[in-house]
Amino acid sequence: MKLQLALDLVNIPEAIELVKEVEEYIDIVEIGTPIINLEGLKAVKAIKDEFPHLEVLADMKVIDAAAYEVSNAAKNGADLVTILAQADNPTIKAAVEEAKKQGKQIVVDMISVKDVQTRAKELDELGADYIAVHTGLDMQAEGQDSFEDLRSIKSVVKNAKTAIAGGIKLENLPGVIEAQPDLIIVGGGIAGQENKKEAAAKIRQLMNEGVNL
Ligand SMILES: O=C([C@H](O)CO)[C@H](O)[C@H](O)COP(=O)(O)O
Repeated sequence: MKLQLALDLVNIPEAIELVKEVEEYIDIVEIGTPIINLEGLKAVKAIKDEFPHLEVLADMKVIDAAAYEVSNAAKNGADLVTILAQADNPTIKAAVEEAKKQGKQIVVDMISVKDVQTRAKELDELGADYIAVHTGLDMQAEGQDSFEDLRSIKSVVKNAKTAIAGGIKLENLPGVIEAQPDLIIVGGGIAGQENKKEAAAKIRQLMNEGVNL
């Protein structure tokens, strides 16, 4: 089970400082959509240059022109790129093909998908590397989460790895670990904590140990 740190509400220098604090506990650094919108793909490059031993995910949430977008992300050092589950199937296929060509991986983000089981089954057949259930920041504020969705997709996905994002922190981590996703994505649960290193260390420890707190 891998741990991905999602960096959203910071600029490049702040992102580098944050990753330095917690790098020993994480597997993947996500350059979140807000950073990419603010700084561009140079944020992905800056983190990959600084931390070549970590995987870097470009949270581009691609919806069209997938081969071009994935290829640009790869050129800038991304190991993984996100595409939205609502993208048309030819777009998903193009993303998967381009990623394969470049030796990279595609994470399909299920944010806002209503029938997660049906779409997850299709995405699995389309060759997604990861299928990620996700409650975005705005819907978290409405009290939603993706815990049930994770269980739901795990029962139909055969080839892809599964991931979960959205409001995961130490307090709700046991329930997530119990559902056994391949990847746990944590943003505010680390980046928003006063002691980021301690939060990351505790999350990692719990993941390594299993469920019982
Ligand atoms: O993808 C994300 C969101 O849509 C903003 O781009 C976040 O990275 C993801 O939700 C994880 O962050 P937290 O919910 O703060 O853990």
